[in-house]
Amino acid sequence: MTELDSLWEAIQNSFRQSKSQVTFDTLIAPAKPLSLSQNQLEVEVPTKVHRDFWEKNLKAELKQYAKTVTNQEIEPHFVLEGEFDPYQNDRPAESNNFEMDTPLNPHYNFKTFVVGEGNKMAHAAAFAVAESPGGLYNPLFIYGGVGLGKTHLMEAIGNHMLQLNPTAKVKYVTSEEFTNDFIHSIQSNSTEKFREEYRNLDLLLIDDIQFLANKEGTQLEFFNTFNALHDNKKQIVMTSDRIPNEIPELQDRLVSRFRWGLTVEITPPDLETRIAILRSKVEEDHINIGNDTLNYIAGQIDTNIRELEGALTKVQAFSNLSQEPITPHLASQALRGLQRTTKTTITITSIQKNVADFYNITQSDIVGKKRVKQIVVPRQIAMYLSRELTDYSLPKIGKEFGGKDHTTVLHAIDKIEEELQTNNELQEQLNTLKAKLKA
Ligand SMILES: Nc1ncnc2c1ncn2[C@@H]1O[C@H](COP(=O)(O)OP(=O)(O)OP(=O)(O)O)[C@@H](O)[C@H]1O
Repeated sequence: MTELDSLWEAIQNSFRQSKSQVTFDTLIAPAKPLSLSQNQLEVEVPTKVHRDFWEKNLKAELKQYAKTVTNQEIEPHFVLEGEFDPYQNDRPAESNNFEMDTPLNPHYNFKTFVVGEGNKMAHAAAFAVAESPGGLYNPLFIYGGVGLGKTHLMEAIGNHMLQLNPTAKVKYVTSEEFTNDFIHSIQSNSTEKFREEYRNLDLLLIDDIQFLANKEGTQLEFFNTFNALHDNKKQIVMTSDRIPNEIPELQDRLVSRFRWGLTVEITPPDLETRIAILRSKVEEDHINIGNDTLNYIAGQIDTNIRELEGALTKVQAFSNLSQEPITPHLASQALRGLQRTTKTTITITSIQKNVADFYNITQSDIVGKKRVKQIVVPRQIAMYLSRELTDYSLPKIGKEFGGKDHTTVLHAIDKIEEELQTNNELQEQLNTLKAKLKA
């Protein structure tokens, strides 16, 4: 659930309690939240009647509820269905929109980043880069699953560098923004300006680089930007949800350049780290929540820190609205319906055992080196399932399969994916195996 969704759910719950059922069903429920940006909340309503009613009768209450949940003054705007322009706030005053930098989020700094087993290497590398940009690791490539703190660490580098040197030229963009800037510069005949802007930076932070996949022209431009910065010993930091050579359609020359520096992975946090993250958040926000409740929340969400934070917000909102103190029981009510993810309960060992049993071979065959087909195929299947059903990285999976290289794992995954396109029998076998593993 996004921040917007959980905020809206909390607002609706309050209205549900303060208004009659008919008012709620007719005038409140049909309104849909569209966006929340810089404390501006866009809400879509189906008719003018709804809009007038919200403006006159519900707006003040809405603001009050939103403040209870977020602790901020939120300003709502009501728009009629179909009239919403998602770019109205982003539109630059003049045409060269690549000058409009996305500002760094000041909260994303090293102080607010909780270090645990899964991110300590990435944290150390990021800190080293922030202290000595362009020197040690260039580029720094941070990869890992959704919501695990890649952007946080990346922006922390930028914030730290600006603290040390306030005149440093730091730019943070997502790879999509880079692409848009580039396309825009072509359209407006200002590629020179674009290049000057990007190639004279001290630090370039590019988030979610995997979205450069399939964009040939942008990749070439990025390649040249990269070289210009690197040649001048300017720091480049990138994030992605996977390692460079797993990004489809990424040109080899980029892949090889990304490997020049250091590639570090962030893996999902263990329970202790999740509790520590929640604790630091409640301390920062001065919220009174006992350890038992934090333990409960941390036990419910194990793969995504953004969701973990969302769960905390949900519990707070629930307590505010119900006027009850926060306890594990209240938390369990607030988080009812939240599906515990099965990802981390499936281990590589359990996959190896199940696959071995299924194909009548032994687990040592699976992790061994025999090259006969009856063993090679189940081994590849086990690697494929390990990638799909767990959060382990390719190198870690390789290690669990008798110390194989991550390229062997990658090859196995490719092989099985290719085979699955035409082989229905294999598809069924995998479905059976997955059902067994998730049971
Ligand atoms: N170690 C940590 N300590 C404190 N907060 C963290 C930590 N890791 C992540 N967070 C918080 O979790 C949220 C999600 O983090 P972030 O946006 O950096 O993830 P991401 O890996 O970039 O996700 P995505 O793949 O969706 O881009 C942020 O609010 C961030 O501050």
